[in-house]
Amino acid sequence: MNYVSTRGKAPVLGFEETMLSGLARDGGLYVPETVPQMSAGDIRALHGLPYEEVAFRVMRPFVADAFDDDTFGSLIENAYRGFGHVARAPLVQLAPGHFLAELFHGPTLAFKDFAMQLIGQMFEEALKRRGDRVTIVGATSGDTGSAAIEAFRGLDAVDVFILYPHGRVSEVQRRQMTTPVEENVHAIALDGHFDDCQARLKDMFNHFEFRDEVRLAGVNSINWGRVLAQVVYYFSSAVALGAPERSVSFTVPTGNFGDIFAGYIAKRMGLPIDKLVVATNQNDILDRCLRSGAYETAGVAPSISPSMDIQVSSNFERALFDAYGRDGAAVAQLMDELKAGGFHVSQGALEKLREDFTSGCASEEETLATIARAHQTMGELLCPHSAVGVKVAEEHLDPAVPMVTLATAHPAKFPDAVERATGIRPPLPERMADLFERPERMTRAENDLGALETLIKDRIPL
Ligand SMILES: Cc1ncc(COP(=O)(O)O)c(C=O)c1O
Ligand SMILES: N[C@@H](CCOP(=O)(O)O)C(=O)O
Repeated sequence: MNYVSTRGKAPVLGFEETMLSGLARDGGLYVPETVPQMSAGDIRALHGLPYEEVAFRVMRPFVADAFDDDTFGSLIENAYRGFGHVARAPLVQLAPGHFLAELFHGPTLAFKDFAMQLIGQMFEEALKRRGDRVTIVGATSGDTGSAAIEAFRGLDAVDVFILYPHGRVSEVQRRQMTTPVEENVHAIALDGHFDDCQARLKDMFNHFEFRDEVRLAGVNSINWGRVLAQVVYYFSSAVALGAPERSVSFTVPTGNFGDIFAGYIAKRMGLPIDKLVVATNQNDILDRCLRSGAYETAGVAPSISPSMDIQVSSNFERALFDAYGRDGAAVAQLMDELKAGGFHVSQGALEKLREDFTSGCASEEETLATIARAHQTMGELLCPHSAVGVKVAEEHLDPAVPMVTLATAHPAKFPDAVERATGIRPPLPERMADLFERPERMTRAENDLGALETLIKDRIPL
């Protein structure tokens, strides 16, 4: 399968190169040239299969040029072995017609593990085959970083540097990043917010001399492999609720637009998805854009759902690429305008976006009230991100179509907000019960590209 850049000027690549190279060399994001189709029969045949088998069937066409079937099957088995629930992404019912997909049973308690555990396996296999090593740099608002560190810690062929916004992640998230003892793990506390971390990461990719010297690789949802692995739980959830005979809607707590874009890909592959609802917190740029067409950055306001405190939503570029009829030059123009503060989506492109996406947002008060109500009336302890999703989903329920809200993190990752709403401080699972006793190790850094590049070069074998 070939992958093309959303800005139309980078080389067309196969899966392995796309995965290992991260950002396209024209600054764009890779997407598949064509989206493989699953027929109603293919989807029906997923009924009752283990998650790993569903994952194999859904992802295989995207990766077939990189991994043979036996290898890919074992990478998937290894990836999900450490999950704490046999169903991997279990569904629980919240109310008639409203379900929660619990995506937090992986090793770092957030949905990121679904993709990161698999990417870790795929990187290791590809690098072993090539006799190569890479420097992974990731930007995180809290969950991608911990998931990446967990997936790559201790690997010989990889150094992993994670830029997180100093003081803007939960204590559990921070400790998950700063307590691993492996020498190849480097947690960097940046003076700034997540958008700064992501901007410096993209700057590094666009600085070719540095990029090539350190063999830079990315594991944010910049990386197509991340989005791909997240497509699978849309299939497993929808099939469990009656697809392909029945359509299903999804509400997705959204920040960088990677998770909901995976739902869009599932729909393009043939999964009968009715609505894809973008749920934002008070940093509601995506909700405002889908309503008005204006994508205008305002300052990031720290919230109780910090992983979604994002204004420059990386994967929205992938949705715009399709909405603009795959016109890379038009996307490049919008991204230039974004650097100056924002852009307006054309009427035609906005209508295209609205064919697939709708949206809503939740204030801080509404998020807390939803956590409290879900606990009292539904018996479910929600993390604040999932609560944003549930609140917005409730505004989009349709008696004829089941709604699945993605529960993207475990409540124990955000104990302060959960305790504020319910009086209950959710405990960490046994295997990480000593997280608060482990010594921390991190480097403070200024929001400065040159300084960050020097720091990275000083720490890796060149
Ligand atoms: C817990 C949690 N929920 C939701 C999101 C938003 O997901 P996305 O960035 O893919 O839109 C994130 C961050 O990515 C997250 O960490
Ligand atoms: N919320 C994310 C932000 C980065 O998103 P990604 O999906 O592009 O890696 C986080 O937890 O870091």
